[in-house]
Amino acid sequence: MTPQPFRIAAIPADGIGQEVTAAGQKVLDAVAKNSDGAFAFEWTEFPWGSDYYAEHGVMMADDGLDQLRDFDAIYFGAVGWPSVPDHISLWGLRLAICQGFDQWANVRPVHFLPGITSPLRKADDTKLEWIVVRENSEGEYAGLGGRNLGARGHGGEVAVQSSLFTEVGCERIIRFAFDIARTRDRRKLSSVTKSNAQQYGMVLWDDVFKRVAKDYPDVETESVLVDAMAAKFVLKPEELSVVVASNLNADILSDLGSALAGSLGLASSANYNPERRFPSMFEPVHGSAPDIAGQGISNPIGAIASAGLMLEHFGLTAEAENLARAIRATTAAGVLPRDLGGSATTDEVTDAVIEFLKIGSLNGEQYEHNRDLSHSSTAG
Ligand SMILES: NC(=O)C1=CN([C@@H]2O[C@H](COP(=O)(O)OP(=O)(O)OC[C@H]3O[C@@H](n4cnc5c(N)ncnc54)[C@H](O)[C@@H]3O)[C@@H](O)[C@H]2O)C=CC1
Ligand SMILES: CC(=O)C(=O)O
Ligand SMILES: [K+]
Ligand SMILES: [Mn+2]
Repeated sequence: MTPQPFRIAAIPADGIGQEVTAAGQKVLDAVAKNSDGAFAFEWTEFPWGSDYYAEHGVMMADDGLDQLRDFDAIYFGAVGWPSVPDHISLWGLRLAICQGFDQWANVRPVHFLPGITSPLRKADDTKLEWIVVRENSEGEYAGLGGRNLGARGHGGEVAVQSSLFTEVGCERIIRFAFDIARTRDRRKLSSVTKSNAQQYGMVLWDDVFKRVAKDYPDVETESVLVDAMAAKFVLKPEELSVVVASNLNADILSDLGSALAGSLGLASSANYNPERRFPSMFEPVHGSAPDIAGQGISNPIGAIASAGLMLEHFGLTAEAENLARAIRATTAAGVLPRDLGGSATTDEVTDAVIEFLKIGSLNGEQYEHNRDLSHSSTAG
């Protein structure tokens, strides 16, 4: 008897979101095919996004959350197009889902892949790998504030954009990050704030961090201000393991991290509702990239790696590891899209990952060996 398929809601949305989610779906379908019927994925695509807005005046159906509620996961592309103000599109879709489903933990790994030139010289010979954990439900993206549009006459307008920090919100994300730090070779958690300048919410965060740290004596800790952390990402990345930060700070740091790994197109992410009361959502870190959309050249690796995080979420750990190896093998073999200095199309990168999946039955050591061979034959 075939087991129940994993039911996935796909929301490609805008720009390259369409291209990279198509790539990720194709890869996951190949993963399922390789399982010889052990598991399957059932996809339901939702047409929401900026085109939908042009037609319906809303980014997603009014009962959109109800339509998504019973899926096992959501696979998201990117939202935003020049035809719709960015704050309307983001709040109407991504933030509506993240906040509506209390996906309060956004996990964004930074991996340095073989065969890719990082802007960091160190990346070639140092083991650099860390995880940015982003508070995803409040902070600077709480959506609190207002504008007194026109109230003061021409040129006198004011706007207030408030951040919201709650003890519960800080504590849950900090504990979540400590729990991840505990599973890693390097048991270290770096907390990031700007509590010298932002003396209320960020000081609350720092206080909670100090209190919670007492429950994790086996994890090394540090508190770093965000400006200094930006410098540390570049100068001392080898000192990082897990980095936990508020919504805005982690948003910025995770783009910096993926750029350091070589491109925004590489970075994966998972928006978790850790209690599993609602579906979690998997999406590349990048946006809809209107500058390259529709040309078939976008880098699908971030989206494919996000599909890998979804496999892990489904408990398909061996398959997730195999996919991670196939991605490494692809970049090591020099199949690189334009943003990484290569000339491979979105489809070519995707097909290479699928090819490398097939040899996933090789054990890890053989695989790394083959990878190194292909690396040395294409390097230089
Ligand atoms: N989670 C989401 O859905 C996000 C949506 N956005 C939205 O995306 C739109 C564009 O935003 P931007 O600030 O330009 O950020 P972006 O991430 O879309 O693009 C920044 C730069 O990186 C490049 N890039 C990004 N992903 C790439 C990929 N996979 N392959 C090759 N190159 C890639 C783009 O071509 C562009 O030059 C806006 O409407 C913004 O609101 C931005 C970030 C996240
Ligand atoms: C909106 C955005 O930039 C992000 O979620 O990363
Ligand atoms: K995205
Ligand atoms: Mn971002």
